[in-house]
Amino acid sequence: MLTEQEALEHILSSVTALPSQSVPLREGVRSYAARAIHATIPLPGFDNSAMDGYAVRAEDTRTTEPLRVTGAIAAGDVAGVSLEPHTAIRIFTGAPMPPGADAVIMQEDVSTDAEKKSIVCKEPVELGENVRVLGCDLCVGQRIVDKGEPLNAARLAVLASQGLTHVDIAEAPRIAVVTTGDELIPPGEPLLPGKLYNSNGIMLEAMLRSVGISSPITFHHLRDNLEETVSALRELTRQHDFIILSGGVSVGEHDYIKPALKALDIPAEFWRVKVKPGKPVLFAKTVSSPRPCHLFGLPGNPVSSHVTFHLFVRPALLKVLGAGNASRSLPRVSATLTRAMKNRGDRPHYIRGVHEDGKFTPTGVQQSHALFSLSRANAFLRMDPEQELAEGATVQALLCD
Ligand SMILES: Nc1nc2c(c(=O)[nH]1)N[C@H]1C(S)=C(S)[C@@H](COP(=O)(O)OP(=O)(O)OC[C@H]3O[C@@H](n4cnc5c(N)ncnc54)[C@H](O)[C@@H]3O)O[C@H]1N2
Ligand code: MOO
Repeated sequence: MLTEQEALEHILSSVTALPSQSVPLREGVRSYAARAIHATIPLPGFDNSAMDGYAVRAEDTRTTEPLRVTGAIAAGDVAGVSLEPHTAIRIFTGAPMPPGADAVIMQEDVSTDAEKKSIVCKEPVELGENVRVLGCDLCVGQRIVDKGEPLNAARLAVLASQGLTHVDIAEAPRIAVVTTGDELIPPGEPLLPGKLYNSNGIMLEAMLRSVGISSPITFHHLRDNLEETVSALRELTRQHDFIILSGGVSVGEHDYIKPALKALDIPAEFWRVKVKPGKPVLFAKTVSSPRPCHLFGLPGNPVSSHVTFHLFVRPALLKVLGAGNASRSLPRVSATLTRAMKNRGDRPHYIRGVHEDGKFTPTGVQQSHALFSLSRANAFLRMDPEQELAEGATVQALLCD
């Protein structure tokens, strides 16, 4: 049986970033830059005022001599007139500094005559005070984003500040979510004895969205039937880059994923990983054209599907989406454990819990069917086999959605 690390390395070596495409900036939200982008316009683009006030020479503000106001410059104006010594020019936030001025005094710090034709400075200003200097934030040629960095709101805004309308990101992968099992009923229909509602479908969709998949996802549900499973997978593998299956990967007579893959001559690259929950997780890859299809068989228990998604599917998709290494692991934070814990099993156990105020507290039932307890968690705690942790121990919590 593979370790988690071996399984992840295998998956990551099997997937490659999809080709890049140019998309409008708004479609770049939650994507990753497909190439490094450098500044062509400095920020600020010109020396300008940070305040509504008066452009002055700082040295002229150290006296109480009135300074004659010789003009006004608003944001969007061109600073036509120069500032002469012992004068002031009315200026507004964002307006270009006039030549000759080296500071701005806020209007609250001056008194004016009745006609606002002269000012007297109540407080002196320093050289450069309230002036935003050309290029002090970003210089021409400076890197704005590196290849693989996330395009967050502020980075997209910097791209817009360069006059760009489009950004290069990876093409969207074609993804199918396939749930399996005769016991499952779609929410909205009457619940029958022995049945339960399909909850993994929406959970997988939501996790895909939170990884940054914004393209349409196709959804399918398969009954526990070999022929149906074979024929569905034959079609789906031709049309998708990724198939995320839930259920049917264990050893029971009603678990048809492995037999169906065998019938289709798609070898499982691995089946079973030393991890709890999620042991029967399966990964396979077709050689079908035009692109290979990657199949993740996630164990049907809701927590097993959730944990194996985070451990294996999420990093694979992030690689395909062009995310750099730094963005692929789950964020890690130090926390104090609020109760003693022991992993009595022989597999690393991902405990679900709440990370809050620097503390980690396991949530409720820790079995792989315990969906509600999962829903109260925002983090995992990975415990090695036989590991014991005392109350108050410092642990690393892995933040998950
Ligand atoms: N004899 C053995 N039995 C099992 C083993 C084993 O090693 N030997 N492994 C167990 C482990 S661990 C897991 S995890 C499960 C995984 O089984 P499957 O992937 O085949 O999943 P199913 O049997 O189809 O379902 C398991 C469980 O989850 C519920 N389920 C399935 N799909 C959904 C869904 N879409 N929404 C909500 N709930 C779902 C299903 O009803 C079952 O209760 O196998 C163990 N057995
Ligand atoms: O791997 Mo199973 O998910 O332990 O229940």
